[in-house]
Amino acid sequence: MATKELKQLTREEVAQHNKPDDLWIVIDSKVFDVSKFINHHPGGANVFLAEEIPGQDATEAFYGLHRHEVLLKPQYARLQIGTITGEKSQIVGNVPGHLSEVPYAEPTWLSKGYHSPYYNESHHRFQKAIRKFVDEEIIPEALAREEDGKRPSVSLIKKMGDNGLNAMRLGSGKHLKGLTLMGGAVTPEEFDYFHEVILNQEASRAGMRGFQDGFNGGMVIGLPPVMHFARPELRDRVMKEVLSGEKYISLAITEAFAGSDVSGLKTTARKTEDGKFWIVNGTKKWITNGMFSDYFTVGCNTGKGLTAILIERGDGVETKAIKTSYSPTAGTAYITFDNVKVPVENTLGPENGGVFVILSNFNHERWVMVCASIRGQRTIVEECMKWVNQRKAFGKPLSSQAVIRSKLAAMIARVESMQAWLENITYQMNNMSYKQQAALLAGPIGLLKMEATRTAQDTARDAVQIFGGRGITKTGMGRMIEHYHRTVPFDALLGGAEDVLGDLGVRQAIKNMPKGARL
Ligand code: HEM
Repeated sequence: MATKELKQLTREEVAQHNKPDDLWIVIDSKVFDVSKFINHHPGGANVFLAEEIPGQDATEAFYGLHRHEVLLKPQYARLQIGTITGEKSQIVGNVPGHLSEVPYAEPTWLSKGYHSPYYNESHHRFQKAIRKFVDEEIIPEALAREEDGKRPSVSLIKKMGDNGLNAMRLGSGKHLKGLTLMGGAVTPEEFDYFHEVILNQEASRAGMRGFQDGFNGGMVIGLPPVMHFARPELRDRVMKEVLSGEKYISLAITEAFAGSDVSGLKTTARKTEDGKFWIVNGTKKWITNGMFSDYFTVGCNTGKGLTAILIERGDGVETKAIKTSYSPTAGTAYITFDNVKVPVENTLGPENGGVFVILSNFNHERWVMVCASIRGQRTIVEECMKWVNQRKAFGKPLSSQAVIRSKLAAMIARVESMQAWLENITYQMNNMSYKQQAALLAGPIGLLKMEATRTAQDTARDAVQIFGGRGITKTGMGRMIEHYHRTVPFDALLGGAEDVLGDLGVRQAIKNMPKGARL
């Protein structure tokens, strides 16, 4: 279809079209003919007939009530018939790949004029490439899937596989060798934990929490035990299938019987008489991606302890959807294992030594969640900064109210302190062996996650107060705030509940108290 030619019009010309059946308005120097639209307008026809609207500039009225994205939708964009001669649009939406200029909408290292000791050229290169990919490929899909609840498209996961993105989500290491990462934006040798911070934070910018878990969240936690503990033949096959996007995996530990207490699991695995197979019986609950996973990394009670076993979907494995407060796109499942026969070669790590296999990945998993959670807070800060700037109340922008500014001050202080702590811990990870990380960082990461998710909830509450009724409305102006407020508790539960993690941090600190320490 040919693009419609836009007319050059003067404000005087627009003013002539001020009748219900011939009604033009100006929004940000663009002229819209809404004569036929007013009877279909979701906000009603009569708002267009108020004295100050027909034939006049409705920019302020429009942005007080709508998100900019409304005008980008094809069904509304086609209402534009022209532009005002000699004027330029002032309002810019998000340009794919670009940084936001709203203060505090980006971490300091990406803000104009600021510096950081942690990020080098390769981080900047990588960030640019990944932001473009996220804006163009991930965000449109995230919005659609969060809404329709379907699983993330296989084509997106494969595209991620082609760019090495699935592999990079497991961190640096041998699994990156030989891959071209984001078209060469970073080499496998350069890739470090700060690249991973970037990946995790950029990928969560869509702010769609169900989708965020849906698009291979299960892999991030379910594949590392296979990568580190499976026999080489099994490891190589499963890694190849999952990283390419051909197959899906999830981590199945939690049960209705036991959550943070992994030693209380009731799913059993018993060996057949010939010792060649495990027979697995039991249930698992809240398993992310479980609905569409081909593989499950399962924590089983094997009599003398816990054993991690890789189970393939097949006879005796059934998955049922659990309705949670976010979208079914996450594939959250209740799983039953009914006399499932699994070759003993699928054992991950030592028999009865599964606690170590499972715990060994917890630090990384929690740190990944912290990266995303902090970025989620930042998106909310940006939403609030824009809203208080464009919304007028009592004849003045909301930002002129001291009580609103005080909420923003708290929000900004929270997100900036969380990002600074995250970067400090990431720097430690970059300079520690895996063993040192396990010994020195489990406590600090637990405390960081506790605080990140606690501050996230404070920010969600403040944002709802700033947005008012819109903060509890699923569509329109406050859609991001409503979604955030509804889904923010996920971060505070998955990967270890807030209080359990805080306690872990303190217990580790107490354990390390010098014997002679006294007041
Ligand atoms: C080309 C111009 C316009 C388009 C395409 C448009 C479109 C929409 C849409 C899609 C909604 C549903 C809510 C949302 O998705 O944000 C909406 C709601 C609304 N619109 Fe418009 N609109 C336009 C102009 C205006 C103007 C000029 C006014 C006021 C003078 C107005 C007043 C409202 C009101 C009061 C609502 C309900 C808001 C709410 O429920 O919070 N609209 N409009």
